[in-house]
Amino acid sequence: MKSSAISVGRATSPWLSRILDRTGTSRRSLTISRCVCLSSAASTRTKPVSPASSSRLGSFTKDQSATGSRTKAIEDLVVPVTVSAPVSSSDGTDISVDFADRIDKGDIAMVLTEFCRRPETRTLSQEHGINHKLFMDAFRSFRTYCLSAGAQLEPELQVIFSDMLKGGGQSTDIFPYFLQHARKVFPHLDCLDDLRSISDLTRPYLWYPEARAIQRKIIFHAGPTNSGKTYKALQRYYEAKSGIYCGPLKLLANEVFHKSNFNNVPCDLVTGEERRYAVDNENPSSHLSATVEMLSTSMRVEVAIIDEIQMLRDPQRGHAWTRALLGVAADEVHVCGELAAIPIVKELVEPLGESVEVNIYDRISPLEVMNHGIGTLEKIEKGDCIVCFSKKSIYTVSRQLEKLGIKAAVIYGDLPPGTKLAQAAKFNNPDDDTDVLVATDAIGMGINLSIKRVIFYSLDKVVELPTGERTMGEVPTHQALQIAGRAGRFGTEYEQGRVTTRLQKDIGKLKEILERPVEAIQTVGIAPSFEQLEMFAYHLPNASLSNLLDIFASLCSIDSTKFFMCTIEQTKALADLIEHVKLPLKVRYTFCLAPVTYDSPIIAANFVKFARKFSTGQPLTFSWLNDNLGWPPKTPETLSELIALEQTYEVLDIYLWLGIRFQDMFLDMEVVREMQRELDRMIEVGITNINELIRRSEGGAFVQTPDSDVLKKESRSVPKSVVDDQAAKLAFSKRRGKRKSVVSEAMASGLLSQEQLDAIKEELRREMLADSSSNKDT
Ligand SMILES: Nc1ncnc2c1ncn2[C@@H]1O[C@H](COP(=O)(O)OP(=O)(O)OP(=O)(O)O)[C@@H](O)[C@H]1O
Ligand SMILES: [Mg+2]
Repeated sequence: MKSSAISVGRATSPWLSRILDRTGTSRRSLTISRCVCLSSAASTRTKPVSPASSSRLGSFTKDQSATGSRTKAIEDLVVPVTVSAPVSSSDGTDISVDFADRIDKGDIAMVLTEFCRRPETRTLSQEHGINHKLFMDAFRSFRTYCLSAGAQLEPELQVIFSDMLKGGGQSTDIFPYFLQHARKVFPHLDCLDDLRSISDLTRPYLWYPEARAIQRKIIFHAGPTNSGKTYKALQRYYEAKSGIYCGPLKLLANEVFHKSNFNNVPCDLVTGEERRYAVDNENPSSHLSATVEMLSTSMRVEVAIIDEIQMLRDPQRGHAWTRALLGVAADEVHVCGELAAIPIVKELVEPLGESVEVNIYDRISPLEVMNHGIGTLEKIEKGDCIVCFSKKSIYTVSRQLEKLGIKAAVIYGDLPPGTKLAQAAKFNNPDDDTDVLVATDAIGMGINLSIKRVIFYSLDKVVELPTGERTMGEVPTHQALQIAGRAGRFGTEYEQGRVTTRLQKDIGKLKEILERPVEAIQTVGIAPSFEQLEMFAYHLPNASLSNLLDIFASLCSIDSTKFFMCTIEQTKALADLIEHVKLPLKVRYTFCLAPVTYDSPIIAANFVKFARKFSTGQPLTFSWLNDNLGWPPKTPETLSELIALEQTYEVLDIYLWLGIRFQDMFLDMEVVREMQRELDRMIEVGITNINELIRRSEGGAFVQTPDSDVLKKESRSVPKSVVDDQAAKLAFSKRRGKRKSVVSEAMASGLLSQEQLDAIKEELRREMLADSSSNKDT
């Protein structure tokens, strides 16, 4: 192996030293050979976990405080239930009428004001979990109830009021009735202990009985990108009698599916939207390639691979890797990923009595960080990949290259897989005149690319915080390494990679970022199961799903030395969108887990329509979709039309995703797949002619999109949304605070045209009219 000016991710880098120090592994053992096996049994240093270290989510976990995540206290989350006064019985036998007739409402109000003022009342309330805020809400409700109940007020309470007005009794006599009422207004008061016990996430190991019945062997393949980690794990997968591959992206799951079948190891495929079989569904294969969220922890296999294990740290999707690591029922679990994940993986499996064998790999081919930025696009060479962090930059670069007579392939996260692969194939083909690639960080994982040099167009990107806020920041080191590592991939035309920046002024910063130690992962994601939420809903029947999620996050206890609660922003946003659609909880929750880009008005509007249609009990058919989507589409001639096609593709993805889960309701899966293929072809034509489309759109605003889209489709980490629908508007206005109207933002940025907006308004108006008339009918 040739040496490089600066090695990225080499086993001797300072950040590796820190990790090794943490795991107690000697560096010497690493320099002896490329692949060293370390047993965790002797070397793992784990943090003691005492009961005191389990904390309520109300306080920050380490990772969350770093990213600004907040969790509200339960009293800020619970919504008071309206308790109506009893309706008067009409048979005239009410024995309390006499009392009621004699008590004046003004007198009752006076007694209640005294009750409210007494310090004993507040002390008693505190003792029963009713703090100041809850007390005021409950008291207001109790007062209204007492004053409006009249003759229907409980006779005992009437007697107490009457006695007090005569100078007898004590105001604390009212307390039991107030407490009873407060518990109706705030049902959680009655079951707080139950709720706390349901939301105890401190021992996730216990959730996977199948895995616990096996003494698993964990093998960690660790190293930088392009070091052969996945390759090595796949060798064991092919040899095994049965296996499961869990990957971060559909494209990677597809690649393993094809490779495995190519290697004569029959393998099936399961992703959120697709199931494919080596034979057929009556004859499942013993090997399965899946996206990590689709892992069934009851599936027993000999070998499991959990790829890109460092995704444990992901604020949105991390819980899927945690679940896979703790729950996969395999004799051998091969985890592949960054060295930064070694200590936490050891700590997570240590309580299970499972040890970790660590195999550390070096990059197969060298990667050099250059000393100069390229300065101008005129210095672009064949095999270059310019990495941008926004679609807007992609368009700019693509146009500039065109002016220089350079033909470029284009890849970004919103493109369908067929278009991505077709663009990659053009770029990879030495005989094609497409010499350069312009891409977002969507290329960070999953696509085989023959890149000689990665050029960072800029080093700043929009980072989304778990709170949903967006901020500009430097690309984090681990992401920069992942992107840079795409240059010089083993087995491609260019086995020696180089990495640089567009601007000379950025090169020093790039070196600094790449050399910066990658912090060992401290905490990993965790999330509630549906069963836990269902039990919450049983206790809090009046709470909306979004509210249940908030209360869960507020009450749950986790071991914050190892875990953080994954962000629930996306699920909550979708729950708000469909809050007023009548659906059973399980259906509602499943809908809200769908990968929906809810900041696109078109996509959000279609999502709401899917839910509405579902709630009528009528299946969602091709002809219904056809009416909604205006099928057939036409080849895009402008950027807006291209974007509209990408959005339609995503709407169909949502259909397929839901269709896999509700087979009786989404009847035209195969037709929809064909629709997607058609769209994929048209989008590909659009991308091939992207400069023409940009030229036609010039004068109009470029499209602004979230800048980091490597995992956008799968991650559900996309921000806010709106449709011009009452429920959606309300939900959205709650979430956006002071930001400008999303409709005007979407229109200003070109995501939504006036015609599309008018069409959405009209369609939803018609649907709401139809809904209200059908409600009247029933
Ligand atoms: N021993 C080997 N023999 C042949 N090809 C190999 C070998 N090791 C790796 N490769 C090939 O090199 C390329 C990079 O390997 P692989 O994908 O396993 O790297 P990785 O460390 O998992 O990278 P990443 O972090 O990007 O996932 C792949 O195309 C793989 O097939
Ligand atoms: Mg890999």
